[in-house]
Formats: sequence, C-alpha cells, structure tokens
Amino acid sequence: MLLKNLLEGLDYQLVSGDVNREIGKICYDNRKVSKDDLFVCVKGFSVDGHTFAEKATENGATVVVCEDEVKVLEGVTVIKVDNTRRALAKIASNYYGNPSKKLKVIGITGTNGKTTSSYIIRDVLTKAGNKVGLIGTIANYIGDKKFKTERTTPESLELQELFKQMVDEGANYCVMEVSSHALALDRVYDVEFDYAIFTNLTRDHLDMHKTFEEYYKAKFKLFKMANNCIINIDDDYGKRIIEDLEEDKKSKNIVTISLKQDADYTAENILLGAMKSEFDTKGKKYEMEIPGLYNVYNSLGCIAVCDLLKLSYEKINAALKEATVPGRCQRVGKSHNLDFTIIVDYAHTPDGLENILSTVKQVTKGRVIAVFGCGGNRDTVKRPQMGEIATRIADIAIVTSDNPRKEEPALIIEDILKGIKDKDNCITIENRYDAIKKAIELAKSEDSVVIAGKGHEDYQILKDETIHFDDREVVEEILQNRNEV
Ligand SMILES: CC(=O)N[C@H]1[C@@H](OP(=O)(O)OP(=O)(O)OC[C@H]2O[C@@H](n3ccc(=O)[nH]c3=O)[C@H](O)[C@@H]2O)O[C@H](CO)[C@@H](O)[C@@H]1O[C@H](C)C(=O)N[C@@H](C)C(=O)N[C@H](CCC(=O)O)C(=O)O
Ligand SMILES: Nc1ncnc2c1ncn2[C@@H]1O[C@H](COP(=O)(O)OP(=O)(O)OP(=O)(O)O)[C@@H](O)[C@H]1O
Ligand SMILES: N[C@H](CCC[C@H](N)C(=O)O)C(=O)O
Ligand SMILES: [Mg+2]
Repeated sequence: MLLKNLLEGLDYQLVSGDVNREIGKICYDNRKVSKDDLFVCVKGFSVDGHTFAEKATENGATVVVCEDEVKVLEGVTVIKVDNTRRALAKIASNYYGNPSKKLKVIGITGTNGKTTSSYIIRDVLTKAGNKVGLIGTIANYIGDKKFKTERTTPESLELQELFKQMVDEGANYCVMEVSSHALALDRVYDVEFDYAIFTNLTRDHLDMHKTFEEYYKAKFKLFKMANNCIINIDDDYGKRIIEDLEEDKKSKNIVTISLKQDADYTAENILLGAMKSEFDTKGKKYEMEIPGLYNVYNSLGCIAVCDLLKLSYEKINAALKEATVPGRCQRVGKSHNLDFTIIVDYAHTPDGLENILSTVKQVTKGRVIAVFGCGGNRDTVKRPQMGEIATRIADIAIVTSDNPRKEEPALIIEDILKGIKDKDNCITIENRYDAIKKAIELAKSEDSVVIAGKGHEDYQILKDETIHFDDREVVEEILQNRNEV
C-alpha cells in the first residue's frame, strides 16, 4: 500500500524521505520487521521503541514513525507525530480499510462485568441471525470460530486486523470488551463505537493508572467516542460520566440503567435463585441462568443495547435464558452427585469477590468455603481488601496463589493476610492445587465451595514458567481420585 494513503487523516511532519513509496506491513516491534515495512517507535513502560529504529531499518524497514529524533539508515522516510500509539492506531485502521466503520461496534467497559455482558449480547445477536465478532478476555471469536488471545483488548494493529477479518468473513456486529489499559494506551483510538456500556468502576489496575481519577478518565474516553452510551447510574462514576458528557448531550443518545433510582431501564419483581434469576423490566419478564444481583445489572445493559438495536423481546429473553459464561459462576463437579456445591468464578477484584461470595452465601444452607489469591505484578492495594472480604463473608477462607508472575507467592499471601484481623476462619495453602483439595475435603452437606480468581484460565503464570492449570479440571481430578480411593 502507498505510504501517502496510510497517513490519511494523520497530523505529521515529514522529516526525511518520500511519502510516495509502497509499504509492506506495519510493525511496532523491530524483531518482526522485514523488507519495506513501516516501523512505529512506541515509548513503552519497560523500553523506548525509538532505540530500535536503526535496527528496524537494518532489518528492512523503509519508513519510521516516531515522536523523537531517531537514528536510521540512509534513504529511510521518517515521519514525526505527537503520539506514536495514536499514529499506530490510525495507520493500522487505514491499512485495513477502516474496518470498524463497516461493523456495528458495541464496546463494554467497567471494572467488572465486561466479559459477562459481551457474551450475553453476542448470544442475543447470534440468535437473531447475525454473524457476530467477539473480542475479550477469554478468546476472540468470529461467528463460532475461536481465536486465542493474550489480552482483553488487543493492541491497535492486531485489533484492526481482527476487525478486517470480521468484515471479510461477513460479520455485521462486533461486541468487544474495552479495557482501561486499551483506552489509556490508545489501542482503540479511531475505532467507531456505535454503542458503549459502562458497568461499574471499583478498585483494580491502580498499578497502571496510579490514581482513581486517571482510571476514570481512561474509562470516560470510550463514552466520548460512542454514539449511544448505556450507563449504570447506581455507580457514582456512571453519574459522573453523564455530567462530563454535558457538552456532547445533543449529539449522543444516553440511556441510564439502575436498580435503585429512576432510570430508563430499571428492574422490578427481582427473584434471585441459586443458579438463576428473574426480573421484569419495561413490563416484560426476563429469566436468566446466571445468578446474582450483579448479573441483573449486566443483563439490563444488554437489554438496553438490544432494544436500541430493535431486537424482539422474545429473542432477547430466549438468549438470556440460556446465556452462560465460561468460568463465571460456573458449577463444576455436577456429575459426581455431591451433596455440596462447587463454583469456579473469575472474581479477582474486591467488588467481584464481595459479589460472588455474598450471592453464594444467600443461597447456601451450609457454609461457604472460599479459595482465592491475588495476581502478582498487578494492583497490590486490592490484596488486603480481598482478604478482609473473604474472611468476612465466607465461613472458611483458604488463601492461596493466583498467577504469582514475577512475585514471590508467599509475599503476595502476606499482603492478603494484612487485611484479615481475625484469622480463625482463615487457612493459608500456597499451592493452588492443594488449596482446592483442602476446600473439597472440608466441604460437608449443603456447603458451597467458591474457587475464585482464575475462572476460564487454563494456565498458571509462575516466576519462570507458565504451566497448564485449570481450576475446573483440578476439581474434576480431585473428585475422580476421591471416588477411586
Ligand atoms: C501495561 C501494558 O499494557 N503494557 C503493554 C505495552 O507495553 P509497553 O508499552 O510497556 O512496551 P515495552 O515492552 O516497553 O516496549 C516498547 C516498544 O518497544 C518495542 N520493542 C521492544 C523490545 C524490542 O526488542 N524491540 C521492540 O521493538 C515494543 O514492541 C513496544 O512497541 O505495549 C505492549 C505492546 O503492545 C503490550 O504487550 C504490553 O502489554 C503487557 C504485556 C500487559 O501485560 N498488559 C496487560 C496489563 C493488559 O493490557 N491488560 C489489559 C486489561 C486486563 C483486564 O482488566 O481485563 C488488557 O486489555 O488485557
Ligand atoms: N456487574 C458486575 N458487578 C460486579 N461484579 C461483577 C459484575 N459482573 C461480574 N462480576 C464479578 O466479576 C467477575 C469477573 O466478571 P467478568 O469476567 O464479566 O468481568 P470483566 O470486566 O470482563 O473482567 P476483566 O477485567 O478481568 O476482563 C465475575 O466472575 C463476578 O465475580
Ligand atoms: N485481566 C486481569 C485479569 C486478572 C486475573 C487474575 N487471575 C490475575 O492473574 O491477576 C488482569 O490481567 O489484571
Ligand atoms: Mg473480561
């Protein structure tokens, strides 16, 4: 593709060379560069991409996009911009033919509930006969074709490529989780969002955003970009989004949801069962297999979007009734006819843990046994908070490892224990397999075991290696071995 065309809509300064040259592909990692590629220098958290510019040109790059002065081989075109992450997003969008404009894109942001909401909306749209793309934590999908992912929201280059693939394969919708990292790091810059949902904003990721204000500002970007904004106003930050959208009110459609106050979408006659819920909204009854009041919030956001898309009540309710999300309040070990319940859930934030444990507590006649840990190289302030929550709500809390990453597992556990005043109902077992085993050994009739934090994950990230580890498989193996004894 001609460089000039790739730069369309971008403010830039031509430092050297010519814009009338053909480009191979776009790269932001010099190790992936080959002949005639365009290399974008990104200032990262660990290294500055500008230091790889010369190497990139040695590897064959003929164009370098940068913010600062760079050393390059002779004859290379150098393009200077204010922000290379944004430039990368814009160039990638141009390269793939601005594919997000050819799709109806529904973005979901918030600390918790993004994956759950995206699955529900995907299921409704699919049931209504659409081919749907899904981008999120568990995997990316085009229709029922699954693609592995390492990120909740991919880097802009990979994101635009995925949109293009969706368009090529005939998808008309894309439902995507938009992480705060993606918003802060401009991975979704230049994406045209038709709809955006705000679920909530609670403690997480302050290792990256530093302050709640910065975390909020990252989330807010999505609503500046979207045409239709669906906002949970029971969260104070939801109210703030609406206030901060004041100047855009005329050009945007703002839809509110609430379970506590007047709003466009509220719910009445809420019935919360062990593994299902029911509620009425706008005079219609909805049922769902996923329990918990927090999932009523998730469902309301989804119903609001689906209504705006003019999908029928019958289709929405039929899909909601059957919607399940892997690793979110997922019952495991059912085939073993246990007299207690085992649930695997992805709660890895204080709010998520509070929600899943109190939801399970409400429907458990016996005791609640919680197994949980906290991820390494992530927000540390949430650790003692989660310790406090688990020991307050659960009858027995087993503190273990999540994904320790580069941190020492014992020190992460120590941080969690700092939040626990009364340690009577708390056990520490560093090895996650052993912790799950202990929980199952302790469980008696009518108890519930909640294994939180890793949900759908089928790996555990340790210091020097990533091993296969799936809480759901571990439970099966433990139950199987128990049967054989
Ligand atoms: C904090 C964060 O998001 N960091 C992302 C960021 O890294 P970075 O900017 O620090 O990159 P860097 O390693 O310093 O390198 C700078 C530049 O030099 C380039 N480079 C580097 C080395 C080299 O030899 N040659 C070279 O060209 C790199 O490709 C990069 O362009 O840009 C990188 C390239 O796109 C990402 O891989 C990286 O994600 C890291 C791995 C990550 O773990 N991110 C997580 C925290 C994340 O994004 N999570 C969110 C939210 C999860 C949720 O709540 O659901 C997500 O959306 O998944
Ligand atoms: N609306 C909600 N409010 C609070 N907690 C929720 C909500 N929805 C889900 N949860 C809890 O948070 C956990 C994670 O949910 P989900 O995967 O849908 O969130 P997410 O926003 O996609 O998270 P991530 O940032 O890791 O991608 C669930 O397992 C559940 O315990
Ligand atoms: N998307 C979140 C998920 C955390 C899941 C938990 N299992 C952990 O590893 O901390 C993150 O990357 O922070
Ligand atoms: Mg998610």
